[in-house]
Amino acid sequence: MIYTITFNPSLDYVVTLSQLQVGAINRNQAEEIFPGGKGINVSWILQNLGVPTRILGFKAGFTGDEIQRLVEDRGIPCSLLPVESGFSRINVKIRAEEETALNGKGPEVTPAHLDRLWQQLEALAEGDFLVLSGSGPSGCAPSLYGDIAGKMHQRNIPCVVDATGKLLAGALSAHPFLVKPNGEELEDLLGRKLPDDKALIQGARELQERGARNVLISLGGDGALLVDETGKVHRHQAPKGTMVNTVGAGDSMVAGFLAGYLRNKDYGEALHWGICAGSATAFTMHLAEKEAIEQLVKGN
Ligand SMILES: Nc1ncnc2c1ncn2[C@@H]1O[C@H](COP(=O)(O)OP(=O)(O)O)[C@@H](O)[C@H]1O
Ligand SMILES: O=P(O)(O)OC[C@H]1O[C@](O)(COP(=O)(O)O)[C@@H](O)[C@@H]1O
Repeated sequence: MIYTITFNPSLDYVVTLSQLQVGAINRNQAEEIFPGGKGINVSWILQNLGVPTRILGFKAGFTGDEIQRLVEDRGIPCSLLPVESGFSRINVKIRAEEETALNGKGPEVTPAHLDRLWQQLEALAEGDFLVLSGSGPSGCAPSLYGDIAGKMHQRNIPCVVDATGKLLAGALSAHPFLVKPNGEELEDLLGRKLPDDKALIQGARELQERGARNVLISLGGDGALLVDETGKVHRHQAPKGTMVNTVGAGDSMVAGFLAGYLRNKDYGEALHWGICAGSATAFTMHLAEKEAIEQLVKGN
């Protein structure tokens, strides 16, 4: 079973307009609402691919209830814990000439709430994976992901960490099975520009020196680069297609990577599935369906 934790789920309000004018009233051409948050997106794709998954995390208010309803309608097992005050975020994703996002802060999660999550994590067993992705709850300790990944490492449960800044930095020493920064996030973490593959590979190796096992760097339309735990470098280009909406492409890549890895425990195959899942999502309005991912995997 692949468990995902979404500390800060969202309703993604995706609006389309030909041009965004800041400081003016803009009229949308189309609008849709999807459940979001990185872990939820990962579980959504895993469910599409037939890989057993369960959503963990926190929800609050009417938006939290709606997030839960939408994922349960989709048949995804969901154990979001209720937070009594505030409401889960509504993240606005604007598709105009460029993509713009307004991501909310989300409700505060107290130590008592976290205790309940720790209790849930007792249920995980060897053979399971845990995915920690997205922003932490308002005011969370930078060690949050590292604390969880560390405990899981002791229990032999591989963790995936898809986060930024201190949350990611604090998790590296817990030996996560996989970290997936995009190129820009890796540059932010290392505090320098990484202009080409050579520099990206060097950056990935530095994360491995700090403890990460596999480092997957996603590069948008330019594909992705993986330095696996044996030190081998895999570099794949993304398939060509018409980009529709990249929200959730990185999450789809994480899900595809895990689904591909579980087939034969082969990192090249995992990367291929990851890229195809990411691109299939980039070529669709919401998250990709199984058939679209499989078409790209077969090279169509
Ligand atoms: N414009 C695009 N064309 C084709 N594939 C894309 C495009 N944008 C993203 N992808 C796919 O999704 C993956 C993850 O995208 P990326 O934008 O790097 O992640 P994130 O959303 O985490 O920033 C890429 O490695 C690629 O496979
Ligand atoms: O927790 P964060 O970092 O604010 O990100 C949340 C957002 O990320 C998403 O999971 C999509 O992520 P990406 O666009 O980065 O792939 C949205 O569903 C959600 O609105």
